[in-house]
Amino acid sequence: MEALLEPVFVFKLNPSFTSKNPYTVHFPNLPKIPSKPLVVATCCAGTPSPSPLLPQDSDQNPLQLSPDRTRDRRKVVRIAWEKLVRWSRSWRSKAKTDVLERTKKVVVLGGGSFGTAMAAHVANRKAQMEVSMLVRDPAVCRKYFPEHKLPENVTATSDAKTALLGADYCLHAVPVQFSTSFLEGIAEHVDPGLPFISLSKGLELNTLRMMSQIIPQALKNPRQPFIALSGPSFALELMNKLPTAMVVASKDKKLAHAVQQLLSCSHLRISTSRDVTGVEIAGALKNVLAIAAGIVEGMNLGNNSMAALVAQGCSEIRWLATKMGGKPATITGLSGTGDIMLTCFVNLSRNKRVGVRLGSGEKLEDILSSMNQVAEGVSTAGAVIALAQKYNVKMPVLTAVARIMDSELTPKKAVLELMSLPQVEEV
Ligand SMILES: NC(=O)c1ccc[n+]([C@@H]2O[C@H](COP(=O)([O-])OP(=O)(O)OC[C@H]3O[C@@H](n4cnc5c(N)ncnc54)[C@H](O)[C@@H]3O)[C@@H](O)[C@H]2O)c1
Ligand SMILES: O=P(O)(O)OC[C@H](O)CO
Repeated sequence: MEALLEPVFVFKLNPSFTSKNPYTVHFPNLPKIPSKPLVVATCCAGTPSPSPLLPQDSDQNPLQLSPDRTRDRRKVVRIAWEKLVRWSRSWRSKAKTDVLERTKKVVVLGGGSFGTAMAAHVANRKAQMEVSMLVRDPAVCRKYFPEHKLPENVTATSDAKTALLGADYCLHAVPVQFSTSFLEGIAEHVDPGLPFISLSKGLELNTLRMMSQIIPQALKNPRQPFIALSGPSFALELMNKLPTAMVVASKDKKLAHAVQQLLSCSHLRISTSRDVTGVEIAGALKNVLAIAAGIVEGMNLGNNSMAALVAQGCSEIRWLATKMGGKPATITGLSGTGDIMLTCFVNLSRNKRVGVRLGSGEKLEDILSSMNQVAEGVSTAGAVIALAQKYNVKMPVLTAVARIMDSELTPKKAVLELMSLPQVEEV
């Protein structure tokens, strides 16, 4: 903690420095030279090495604080930390447990990797809770994490009536493109008051709908309670109980808090939000951006390209989401920037892996036929461009991905076209 607060690069700007002084730094655009040391960066672990820009005698080196100043500085840090701990404890002392106590049964729709991981997660919250997975083949859900034993209170069935009967919450983890037909097939067994927590991230290809539209429409119940759960969360890491943070979004604040209580635990933090559109659009579009990031990696375009691409992608997602009524803060939060960083920079992402293989020259059809898991970005790419046109938003990077998915543009040509776009003011 302390090391994080040590200044690392300290430029001591002194009017008496001349060009003959080996430590002079010349900033022609600086309006006024400050007489005090200017700390320009303060983040690094470990012992800072002396800056080559500074005279090396310790009297002038502001990195070497006197014992008194070191003590004062440490005190400030300790007080700040203690304040945080007190605030956290008082918050925790007020935490409610009634939702978990009340919940007797959770149904999980879809027995893929995330459905299975979330079933295990919720089952671990309370041994007396029944967690019923509705799957096409009850043996299949055990294949995703062969090295993990599922909790005893998880069962799998292909009978919708049995799975849904008496459920207090429903976790929906069927891939977006199959959700409508799947839900229409089970609608008669769904209680109209059953809250649906959607884990699926994507847009329906031909209708451009989000899960918050797909679920009530397929169930023919516009009032079906809906919550979107999103954020950076690889199923495997959740299964391994590694610290994770996600967000639940619902128009119904009470419901969002109930789901927060149901799911959060010592290794899973759950924030709440009312911005369903922002959370859903960010979660869907980050999959398309992850394909682009994979292409950049597969083509060996380097780190500068990767950072520029992801920054541009973040802007494109923000432009569309805000036009649709989402909040910019959502896009910089867990479901936006958080999930974008995870899927664009980590090769566990299936969407990114599709991109890497495309960038290395493989054909999309060969990639998809070799995969046994879903990469939602492939279908969402087509939907998002139609949505961008509807809302009159320019999305060069995501449009390029859609063109590559349609086999109408090669990754190489896409890079050339993107690099030749007008260089405009940042917005
Ligand atoms: N895996 C993750 O780390 C992760 C994390 C967060 C969100 N998600 C989202 O969760 C959703 C599900 O992803 P996943 O990783 O579990 O996928 P997966 O590829 O591991 O499994 C998909 C599941 O859907 C089932 N399925 C396929 N077609 C179906 C149909 N027509 N009807 C019913 N079921 C069908 C498959 O049998 C399989 O059980 C996706 O939208 C994904 O974006 C995944
Ligand atoms: O493997 P991906 O690309 O589907 O990403 C999984 C999750 O959405 C990560 O949060």
